[in-house]
Amino acid sequence: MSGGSAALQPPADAVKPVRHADAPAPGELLGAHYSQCFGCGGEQPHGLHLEARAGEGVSLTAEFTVQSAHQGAPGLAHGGVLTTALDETLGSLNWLLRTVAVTGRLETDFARPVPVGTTLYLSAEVTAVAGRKIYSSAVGRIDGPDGPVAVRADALFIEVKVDHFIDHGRQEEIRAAMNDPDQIRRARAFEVNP
Ligand SMILES: CCCCC/C=C\C/C=C\C/C=C\C/C=C\CCCC(=O)SCCNC(=O)CCNC(=O)[C@H](O)C(C)(C)COP(=O)(O)OP(=O)(O)OC[C@H]1O[C@@H](n2cnc3c(N)ncnc32)[C@H](O)[C@@H]1OP(=O)(O)O
Repeated sequence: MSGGSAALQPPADAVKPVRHADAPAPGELLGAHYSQCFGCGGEQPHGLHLEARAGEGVSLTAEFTVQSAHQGAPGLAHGGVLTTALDETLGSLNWLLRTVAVTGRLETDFARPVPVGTTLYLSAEVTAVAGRKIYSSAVGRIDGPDGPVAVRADALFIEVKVDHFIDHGRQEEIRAAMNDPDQIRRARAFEVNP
């Protein structure tokens, strides 16, 4: 991986991540955590529609195909969109820990341009946990899961309570989420299975 800045180096008391007993089995699709999510939701026409699949341990793979709505330069993926794909992939790892967490810091290296129509094959793992801090890394390849590296990222996620979303999200969407039995079930799964 790229190494990252000092803020992304786990402290001496960090421990190895522990896969939650109820984490989806290796090979299983994780599914969208929220239908309106720009990264993974099915109800965002120009979203990434990223699909993540559980791996062994606290790792996963994901795929995202660059659409014309994702361009920066003509015919090329926008760097911010590629970072979004990495953020979503890294964020999905927290499901394997059954921890609700948000991105605190995300550092991205762009190694190769990614043309529209390209499928980005991502793989990610949690490398360490220190209290509320979750350290993770991801890499995105083109031309197949073993192809050349186009992007890579190191990140620090911070564990939060579900209240983080309820307190800070716009009320309109929070009310809708509260009325959605699926969303509530997902939120509660975290609260009763810490
Ligand atoms: C019914 C409603 C349903 C609600 C939904 C239910 C479930 C949702 C489930 C899953 C959805 C979750 C995520 C979505 C998944 C994927 C999408 C990708 C993820 C994202 O896209 S997510 C959006 C972008 N993200 C943010 O919107 C965060 C904004 N931000 C904050 O909300 C605060 O900033 C916060 C909470 C991060 C920290 O605030 P805080 O007050 O809780 O904690 P504090 O500041 O004390 O930090 C504690 C320790 O982390 C260190 N630390 C903190 N930040 C750092 C940094 N940047 N660099 C280096 N170290 C950092 C400190 O240095 C300290 O370290 P130490 O303990 O050693 O002192």
